[in-house]
Amino acid sequence: MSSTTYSSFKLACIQLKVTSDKSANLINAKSKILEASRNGAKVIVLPECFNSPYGTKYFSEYAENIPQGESVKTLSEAAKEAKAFVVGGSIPERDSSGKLYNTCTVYDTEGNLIVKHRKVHLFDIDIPGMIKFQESETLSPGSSLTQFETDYGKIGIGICYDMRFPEMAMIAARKGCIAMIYPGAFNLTTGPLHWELLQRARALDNQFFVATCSPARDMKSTYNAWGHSTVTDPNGQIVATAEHDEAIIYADIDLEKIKQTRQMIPVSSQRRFDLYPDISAHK
Ligand SMILES: NC(=O)CC(=O)C(=O)O
Repeated sequence: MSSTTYSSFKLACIQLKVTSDKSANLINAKSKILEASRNGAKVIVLPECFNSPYGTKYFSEYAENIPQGESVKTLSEAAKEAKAFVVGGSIPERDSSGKLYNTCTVYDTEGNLIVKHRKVHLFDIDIPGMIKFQESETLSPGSSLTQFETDYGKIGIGICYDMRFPEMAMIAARKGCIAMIYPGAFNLTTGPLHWELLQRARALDNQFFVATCSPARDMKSTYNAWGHSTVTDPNGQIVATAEHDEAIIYADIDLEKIKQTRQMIPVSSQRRFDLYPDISAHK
């Protein structure tokens, strides 16, 4: 970790086109990470389920052991070559007892796997006539919250449905995070309803940056991702966003903006923990 103090850095979200060919997904992910790095990105984010189609019937076939699997190897090489922090979206993970998880792995600039986050809140919803999805049919939930250190500040991780639970972001902010990153794959029902609203809410509530990274939309796949990878600033304003095709979006993460927003509207020092609990004290 560098001892230099930075006032800003460039973050990239890669809205990757995900296919059923795992090797092709890995090659594409690595090539896009290197492209983002050539364009100056220092923290590079991949989407949820970037090495596999998103669906309960695929998770077992595509699952890998972490850190032995080929996805970790590829992302570690990519982070080292790019000299950037890589937030490796997520992959289906199989642990030594055979349980499956939806897991994000994170790498430092030397390619070391520094942390992994297993999706804590599983995506189990049923909107009649629109979408039914039950991750819990095959996946187990993670059991811890995740933050990691970078040269620029601490960053919290959640995966997709985790974004609907404000407590996670609130805890990350109160533990000193400058941003929350959510690899995610909303769909054509919940995407237009909630995707942007949730990330702007998480950013505004906590006066920090929020980045989301979705797979590109593929109307031939069994799950149609919403796309619209987005970066939101501490004022709840969108500073970068994509449509639904494959794309890389870039945002300058200006750390002064966090300080300024919190100075102007100092909600974090105005809380009334005499009236409600401080949930960040919980873990
Ligand atoms: N895919 C998810 O985990 C979440 C999602 O699509 C939603 O909350 O809507």
